[in-house]
Amino acid sequence: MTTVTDTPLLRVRGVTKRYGARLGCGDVGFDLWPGEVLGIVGESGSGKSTLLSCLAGHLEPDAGEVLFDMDGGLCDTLRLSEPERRRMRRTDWAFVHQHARDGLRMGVSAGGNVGERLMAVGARNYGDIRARAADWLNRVEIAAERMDDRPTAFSGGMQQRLQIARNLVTGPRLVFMDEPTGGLDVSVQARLLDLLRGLVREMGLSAVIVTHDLAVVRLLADRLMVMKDGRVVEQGLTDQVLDDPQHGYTQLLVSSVLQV
Ligand SMILES: Nc1ncnc2c1ncn2[C@@H]1O[C@H](COP(=O)(O)OP(=O)(O)OP(=O)(O)O)[C@@H](O)[C@H]1O
Repeated sequence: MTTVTDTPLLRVRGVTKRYGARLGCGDVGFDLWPGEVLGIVGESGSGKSTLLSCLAGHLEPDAGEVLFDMDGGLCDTLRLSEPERRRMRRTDWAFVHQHARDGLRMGVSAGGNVGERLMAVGARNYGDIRARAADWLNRVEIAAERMDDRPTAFSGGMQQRLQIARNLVTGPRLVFMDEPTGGLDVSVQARLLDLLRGLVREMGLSAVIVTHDLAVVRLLADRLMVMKDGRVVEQGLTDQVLDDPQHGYTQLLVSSVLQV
């Protein structure tokens, strides 16, 4: 069954953040539709992380709106109270950090890292929580017998997969990802990307993914936004932008990748 909706999940308008005289990101706007993955690409310093932080409520923009579809209406997330924002981060939103240790509790077992998110949304039955945690570890290719190990005993790739399980176990409506495959070996990146692609398709995830790696957006993103010096220089369907880039900067970005 296809659900037709005329309300975007996320509507962003005029988001601007300055650091003193330096522009972090300027006048960024887009709509994200349910089940859609938006990739944000650009070289280092182009404003990707600043924008993602503004969208996810980690950083307060100087101007603009970040509206999220709640109970059928668009709600200005920048005006939420702190408890409302915390609740949203536990339920509707998820954030996958580039460094798994920023998104995991390193002193808590792998099963606990996943299970505590279920408890945060009201799960109480221990056996059920453990079973669902084991299922999610399995889905991210971590053997169930590692359930009681702490993330410190895991490789970088395993830690990242655990962070993904911790974030997705509660079925968030929107997932923010900051360079989810960054800082990992190339072969580990490929496996993680494959896994992410499977999960995105299977769960119909809505996501905003920041990356400097065009291979990541090629595989995961339906739509692409290209940033330079804090501004969006081009946006459109991923294949269209990558195969027929219109802006000179995007052409450079694409051709420099092709030369690798
Ligand atoms: N805390 C900060 N204080 C001052 N300037 C900052 C700060 N954070 C970012 N900037 C500046 O804002 C601009 C955008 O940086 P941002 O980190 O958002 O880019 P990015 O595309 O995410 O880069 P990277 O891929 O290297 O993380 C840059 O000019 C950067 O120097």
